[in-house]
Amino acid sequence: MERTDTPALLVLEDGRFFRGSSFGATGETFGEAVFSTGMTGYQETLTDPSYRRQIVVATAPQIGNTGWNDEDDESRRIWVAGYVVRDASRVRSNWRSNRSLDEELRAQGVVGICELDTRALTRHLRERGSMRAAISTTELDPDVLVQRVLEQPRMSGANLVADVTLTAPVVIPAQGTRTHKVAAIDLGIKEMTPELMARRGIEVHVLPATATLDDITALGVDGVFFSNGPGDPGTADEAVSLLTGVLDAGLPYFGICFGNQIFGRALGFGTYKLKYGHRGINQPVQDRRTGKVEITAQNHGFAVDAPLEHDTPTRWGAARVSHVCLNDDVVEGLELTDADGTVLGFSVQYHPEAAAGPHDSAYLFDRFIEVMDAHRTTGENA
Ligand SMILES: NC(=O)CC[C@H](N)C(=O)O
Repeated sequence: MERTDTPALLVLEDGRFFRGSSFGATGETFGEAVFSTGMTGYQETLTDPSYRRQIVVATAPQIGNTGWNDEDDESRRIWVAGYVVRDASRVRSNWRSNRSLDEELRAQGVVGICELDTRALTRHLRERGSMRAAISTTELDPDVLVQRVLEQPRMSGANLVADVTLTAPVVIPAQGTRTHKVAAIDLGIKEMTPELMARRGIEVHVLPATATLDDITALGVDGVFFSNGPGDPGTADEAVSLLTGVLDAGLPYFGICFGNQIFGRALGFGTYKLKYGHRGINQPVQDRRTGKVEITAQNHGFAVDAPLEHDTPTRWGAARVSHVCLNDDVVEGLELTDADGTVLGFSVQYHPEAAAGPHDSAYLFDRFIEVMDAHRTTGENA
């Protein structure tokens, strides 16, 4: 990998700044500075649409070792607003690597910075919270750049779904015999999610966020899925009302991350912004039904505000917190059951599709199938 000697500057909205070297594209970029603790999986991280308008700081000290390949993208492009690494690996070494990370960042116009103290930067964000930031190779005066940062919109109040969602439906065929059909609402979906459903015999109809309840019911689906996605869940009113209609229609529901926050809102809970969020691939989560702990991949800056102590009545049945993060008791999953205890819908704040990340939570895709099957049986008996 060629490293330029072009200087670059990173400035945070509170005035703290770091000087380093240009990495990837040159230019100037703005976003919310957040840190991710994943030691692997930078290609999946950079192509995760949930990172729209965020400048991601890698806490792993060296990034780029495995280059960039043509298989691991989680969507059609890189979405991060900027990338911050301590040491950009000079060498790429992997049998699947097609080009270097630096080349890919430049080809996609993504501005980065390296050769700065990412440990100090991460500690600052951990103590003060995620905040607006800029990286520039053209404006190297921190006082000037911080003024531009202060003019940028905050992540709180940001509605970014329209930036990332598909414009037309896409069908992912079931692998092997088709056993189920699901509508997956694309709020910023990662490709591994429909892939893991398809492997289990589900035909997945990925629909734009503008899809209506009629679009969904016309497909004759067995269940509905809402994906991960960028921005503040407090702004996702359209998705909340669509999901309310889905639950009214009695369709089984499964949601991931943004899909958990939207489920929470449809159930009547609020959402709030975490100080610095959960981003990484080794976050411990407890399934409260079984007591089992999963090591999970996570990427969220907001969370659902729901009581851990008791169930909450809703018009469909009882809602409860099914999973919690063992680091800080943040809500990591929700479940809705009817009077007979049948699951009507469930969701998790973390990433069972695990791209990148551990595979502990893949069982949740099987649970979705069980919930759809139970619903079919009930439907037949009714
Ligand atoms: N990965 C996601 O779906 C993130 C959801 C939401 N944008 C958050 O930051 O919490």
